[in-house]
Amino acid sequence: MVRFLTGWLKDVVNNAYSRPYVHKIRDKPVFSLIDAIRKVKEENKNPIIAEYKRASPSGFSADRDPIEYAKEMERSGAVGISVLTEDKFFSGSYDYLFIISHTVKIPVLMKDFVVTERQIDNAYNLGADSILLIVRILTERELESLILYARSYRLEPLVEIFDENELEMALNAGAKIIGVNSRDLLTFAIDQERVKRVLRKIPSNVIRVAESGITSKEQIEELKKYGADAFLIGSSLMKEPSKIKELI
Ligand SMILES: O=P(O)(O)OC[C@@H](O)[C@@H](O)c1c[nH]c2ccccc12
Repeated sequence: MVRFLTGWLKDVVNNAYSRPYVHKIRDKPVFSLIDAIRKVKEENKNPIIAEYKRASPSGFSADRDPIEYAKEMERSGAVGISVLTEDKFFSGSYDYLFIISHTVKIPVLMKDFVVTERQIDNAYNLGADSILLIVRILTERELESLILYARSYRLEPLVEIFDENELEMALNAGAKIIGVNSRDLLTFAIDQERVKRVLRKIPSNVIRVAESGITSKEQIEELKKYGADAFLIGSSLMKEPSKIKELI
């Protein structure tokens, strides 16, 4: 059983349980997101995971060709691409994941509300190199077992947390790459101060990702002071893809 959920989070998780199994056979290698982040850092560039997101329940919407977008992000030096596959609230699809993972040669992350092993089977078969696991919607046991299940495919999951309690859960479950979301999933409010506070509590052997609400180079430089190794950016790049050059 998942934790007690309310509002749209309850609906999005219910929907996740009934996602179909995708009949595809993976035909590409797995690229490590962690290795890619380390490499970009060594080159003294900012590791940016660019997100392909067409809509979100917070009101965002953008129409952009997935192939053009992914190619431009790769050409500009993005460390990876995150692709929304959630269909009901984010207008994502498994097709976008398949197209993008077969267009670029950088790691691709499946961004969804993962609660079942079948969703991880789909991620692997469609060509993803990592998946997101959101601590807020999982029990400790589910988190642990989904991490191990993803690893059985050599997909190292990005574990998303909100606060110190969730950080403890992520660390107990053995997460190697943790993302702190500045956006509260229920209220959509952005809080970068919370992100800074939580980031500095993450041990430095874990890869630390700052997620959401990032629009400027100054913000990135500030987040780096608190230990951020990488940055997950959606809305501002979907609106203006060329902006990635100044952020890197
Ligand atoms: O568009 P932004 O503010 O740059 O945020 C990107 C990403 O962090 C955000 O889409 C996100 C973070 N965690 C999520 C969980 C589910 C869906 C979406 C998300």
